[in-house]
Amino acid sequence: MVRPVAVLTGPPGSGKSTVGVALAERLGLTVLDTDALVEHRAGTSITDIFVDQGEASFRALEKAAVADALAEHPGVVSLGGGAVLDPDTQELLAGHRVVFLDVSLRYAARRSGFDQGRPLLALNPRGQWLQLMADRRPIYERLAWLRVNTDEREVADIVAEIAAAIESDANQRSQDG
Ligand SMILES: Nc1ncnc2c1ncn2[C@@H]1O[C@H](COP(=O)(O)OP(=O)(O)O)[C@@H](O)[C@H]1O
Ligand SMILES: O=C(O)C1=C[C@@H](OP(=O)(O)O)[C@@H](O)[C@H](O)C1
Ligand SMILES: [Mg+2]
Repeated sequence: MVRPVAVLTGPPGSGKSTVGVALAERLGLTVLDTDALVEHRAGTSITDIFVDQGEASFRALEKAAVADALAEHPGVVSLGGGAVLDPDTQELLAGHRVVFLDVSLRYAARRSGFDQGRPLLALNPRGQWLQLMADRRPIYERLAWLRVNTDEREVADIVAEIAAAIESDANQRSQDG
């Protein structure tokens, strides 16, 4: 069975898309970002899907993209921040190496692009980010195989921590047979 080597979760601005690319490069694998897959399949941007079809339509497209990525992609998978809200997706994630990229509002807000292209944060980005993080934190924590704090840290440093954890887990699994 094909399985991703790691699945990145966390709120917007935690660095899932960026760390996904760098981690895949480090491991000599490819990355699949489920937001990019949704956009590719819909032939339009996430913002336009939210505006023209509504959030529920986006969530349905996202759910299908995540299920396909988990079933078919052997590299790194980066999720959109809200993908974990779906109960079926939560079940599918069980047993995967789910990495929760944790971040505080201060650092998420600082990162370029925080306010752009994310329709959920279009009005009052900081207030909306705090609310969604409060709602989702228990889910991110429950699903996590590894939690990595990304505040004040370079992408390369975050990638090194995740790669080391994957290597140690893979060694442990091969010893266990
Ligand atoms: N550890 C980091 N330090 C500094 N900037 C970062 C870090 N991680 C991501 N970024 C920047 O923050 C922005 C948002 O990152 P992104 O990967 O799109 O986050 P997500 O996919 O979790 O929403 C990008 O411009 C990215 O370059
Ligand atoms: O948190 C969310 O609900 C969302 C996060 C976005 O992805 P990132 O977390 O990669 O920004 C994107 O999927 C969409 O705008 C909804
Ligand atoms: Mg992203």
